Amino acid sequence: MLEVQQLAVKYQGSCCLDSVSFQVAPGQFVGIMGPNGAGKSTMMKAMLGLVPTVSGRVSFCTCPLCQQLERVAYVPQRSQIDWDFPVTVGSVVMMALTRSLGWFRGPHREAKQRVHAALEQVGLWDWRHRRIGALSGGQQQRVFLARALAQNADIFLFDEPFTGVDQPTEEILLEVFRSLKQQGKILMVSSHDWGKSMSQLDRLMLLNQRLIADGYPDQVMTPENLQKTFVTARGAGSGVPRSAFFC
Ligand SMILES: Nc1ncnc2c1ncn2[C@@H]1O[C@H](COP(=O)(O)OP(=O)(O)OP(=O)(O)O)[C@@H](O)[C@H]1O
Repeated sequence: MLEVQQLAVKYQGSCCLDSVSFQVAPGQFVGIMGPNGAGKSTMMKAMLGLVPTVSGRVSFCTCPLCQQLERVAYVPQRSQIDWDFPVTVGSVVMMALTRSLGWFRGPHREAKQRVHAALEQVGLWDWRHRRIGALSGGQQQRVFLARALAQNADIFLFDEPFTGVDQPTEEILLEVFRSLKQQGKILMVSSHDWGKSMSQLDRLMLLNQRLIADGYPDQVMTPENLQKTFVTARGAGSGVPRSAFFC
């Protein structure tokens, strides 16, 4: 079980995440939805200790998550990745395994097999020698999906993976998410709008600084909750998402 208790973050004294608490069981596919600036990325980063927190405890199987980060595969937003870095598709995926391999040993056979399987799963094995900067946005997203798969983690955190990807890539992503769920992995995926993919979710969290609602998507997507999430006093990200029409 993944447990988050009273997680809070402030940036330069102003509240970004306000006492967020939840639990996620193995095999759950959880969607996180909220407008731009709602704190979705910050919540993921805070869970991993990548940003300072004001308060909060994050544990997995009763131990602090920050002490077992090798059990987490985190794919940040595309905008946070340096696509000009001169590295190949295969190396990006292999690098996910350096924690278990160590920096100075060459990749062993099992690692190579995991990289191969992950790249095959996302349809990019034939692209393994390409530089990541030479790929389309959807292909780049699939590289990082493969990297997460190769890690063989227990918890998968994807930040806005559907942004800027075409329909076939969206389907590959959803197919992989279904497979991870079937393997009993914990899967948390953020999106400012789930559209019709919302039907795939076991659970939906509506976030805007605080956790506004958390439960089955059709129970959470009420006009009142959407109003609280997407139409705020500070005007951040106003506008109800397309997902509202698929529930
Ligand atoms: N390092 C930082 N320093 C200061 N403020 C920050 C920092 N990172 C994020 N913020 C602010 O915190 C708020 C939440 O940002 P965050 O990126 O977590 O939101 P988000 O829901 O992921 O948004 P988006 O959908 O646009 O990616 C925003 O107002 C943002 O400007």
